[in-house]
Amino acid sequence: MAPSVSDDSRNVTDFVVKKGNGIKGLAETGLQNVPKQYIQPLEERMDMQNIVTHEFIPIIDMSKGDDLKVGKAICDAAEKWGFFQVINHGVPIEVLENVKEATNRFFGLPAEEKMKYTPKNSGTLNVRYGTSFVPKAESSLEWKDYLSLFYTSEEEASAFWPKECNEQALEYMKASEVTIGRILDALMKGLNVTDIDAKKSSMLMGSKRINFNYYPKCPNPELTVGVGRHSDISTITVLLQDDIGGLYVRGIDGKGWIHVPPVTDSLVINVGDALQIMSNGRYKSIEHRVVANGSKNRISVPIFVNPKPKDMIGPLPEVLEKGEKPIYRTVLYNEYAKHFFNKAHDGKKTIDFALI
Ligand SMILES: O=C(O)CCC(=O)C(=O)O
Ligand SMILES: [Fe+2]
Repeated sequence: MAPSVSDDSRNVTDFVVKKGNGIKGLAETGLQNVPKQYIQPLEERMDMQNIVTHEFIPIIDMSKGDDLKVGKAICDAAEKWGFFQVINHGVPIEVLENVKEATNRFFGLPAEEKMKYTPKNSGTLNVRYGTSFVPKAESSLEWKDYLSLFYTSEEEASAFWPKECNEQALEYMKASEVTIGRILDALMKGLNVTDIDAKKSSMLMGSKRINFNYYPKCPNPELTVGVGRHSDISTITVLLQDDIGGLYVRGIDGKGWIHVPPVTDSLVINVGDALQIMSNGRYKSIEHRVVANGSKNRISVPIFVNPKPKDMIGPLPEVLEKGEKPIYRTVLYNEYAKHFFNKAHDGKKTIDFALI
């Protein structure tokens, strides 16, 4: 029988965060109302009046037309929307299905098993099972559990990543390499960068993190959030979502929110802050959020393609060569990442850290 948890702040935090049951464990107790620490202030709740239904982020068929045509569609989407979906992207559908199955397998484990993957217990900071975003820094929690895996080597992944999902995660990361390379190549060509040398390659895709997100069904979805407003700090993010929906991105000029509808066998691609900085603001790292769902559990699996932690990132020389003024300073990527992970989600504010 599911344990009962009274709506006492300490009890809830203890059960969800400390005992590792996650919000999934809490949702499965059959509670009728979200506990008070999950109630977001009014301004952070999704206002249905604010949803834009006449605009759509582009869907790009990566098999249609030559590289030039696909590349142009990618650059246009990255400039205008910062978000797009790709179909016929080359990642085998079976690999995507396996990752989704592995996600459900991992979150289906008992709390004691999942607890082995908290940073304290896992023996490495590169493996992190957790809930919400940064519970210690948040005044309201997010209705989400996650497993976050920072890739350093196959050996480390085999030794430390949970066996319920390590092979599928590695397979997905490997199978998406060509697609990621094509997208980044196109985006660089759009900035007049034709030679991606070792330094640039490291800045663009020197490290990767894969997250498994689990958003349990929620009794009061309108009061809480799955993920609060934020932009990613990646160069690009490749996101696999299931067929539930709930991801919303900021519309053009910051107006309203546009749904990213699940499209069978697609991947969602978005520009992150690191690429916005390198492109001196040409490619947009757009604010996005996930709503909670009142009737279904949802999963998503983003791969964050990042610079290496020790890379210095700033506007690329090719972007500035015609006299364009840099808007961003050059920052150590690790400092930028620390800044992001030490606070609650706060929309587009993270990038101010790099503003000149
Ligand atoms: O679950 C999603 O659709 C998006 C999750 C997200 O924005 C993130 O993990 O950064
Ligand atoms: Fe995100």
